[in-house]
Amino acid sequence: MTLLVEAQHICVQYNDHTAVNDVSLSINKGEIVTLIGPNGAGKTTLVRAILGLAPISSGLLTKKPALSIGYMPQKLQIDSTLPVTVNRFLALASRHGSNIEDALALVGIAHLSKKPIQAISGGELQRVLLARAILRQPELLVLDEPAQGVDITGQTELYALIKQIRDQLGCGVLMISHDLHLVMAATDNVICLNQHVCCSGHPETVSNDPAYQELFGRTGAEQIAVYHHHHNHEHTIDGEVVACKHDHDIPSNNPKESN
Ligand SMILES: Nc1ncnc2c1ncn2[C@@H]1O[C@H](COP(=O)(O)OP(=O)(O)OP(=O)(O)O)[C@@H](O)[C@H]1O
Repeated sequence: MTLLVEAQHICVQYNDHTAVNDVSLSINKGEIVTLIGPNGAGKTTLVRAILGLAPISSGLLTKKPALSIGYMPQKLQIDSTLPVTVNRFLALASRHGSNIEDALALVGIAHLSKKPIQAISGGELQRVLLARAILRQPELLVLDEPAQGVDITGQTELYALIKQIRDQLGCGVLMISHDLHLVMAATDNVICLNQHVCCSGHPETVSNDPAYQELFGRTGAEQIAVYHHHHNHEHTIDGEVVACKHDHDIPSNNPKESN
């Protein structure tokens, strides 16, 4: 097991506000670690501290020497007046030798390479940003709410894709999500954060933890209970319905859905 990142009792202080309080975690090669927590819980701050972008006021952060990191930020402003294709957008972030075509194929949008970036959907943009984060084949992939602005079906597919990327690249993944019930099939370890670590562990364990239920209510846990259901069709990333090649379970957050 290769340790990529280890945080020991780290704190981040903004003036008189403690955004991250005494947090310890580790991320190993090939492991997906998900941070969940309410708005303002310090998730982005913790990720930024791990990336070296937010000041650590106390505690110890250790990283594997020369660790390569691919980062997908929460927000990215793209100038709507600047005509740039998906390919060109990725070329701006690419180093000599990185293969844009491979990255686009891996995230399932090879067909969009010549499309203007302003003309793609929200779900497609998230995949472009994911392609950008994996261009340099990082050892650690850091994703800040990768599924934001994507509908429920698209989110499920995106999390499955992240798992597939982990398998293919063998990288570690640290990601932020608001939806444990959607992300739980695609994560090894969940850390429930509210400035400090409220609870952590395997997703099923966290969903039953009183600290998690206090933060998110029982609804989340009840939705997890109906996480597996029969679904007789799939969707493309454009939302189009296609028949399943093989019947299988697709997660849903709608307890009433039964098809
Ligand atoms: N640069 C900064 N300067 C001062 N305070 C900050 C700064 N960045 C974040 N904060 C504060 O730290 C707290 C944690 O913010 P953070 O963005 O880490 O939370 P979050 O869990 O990622 O929230 P969300 O789910 O809304 O994205 C908030 O109260 C925020 O206002």
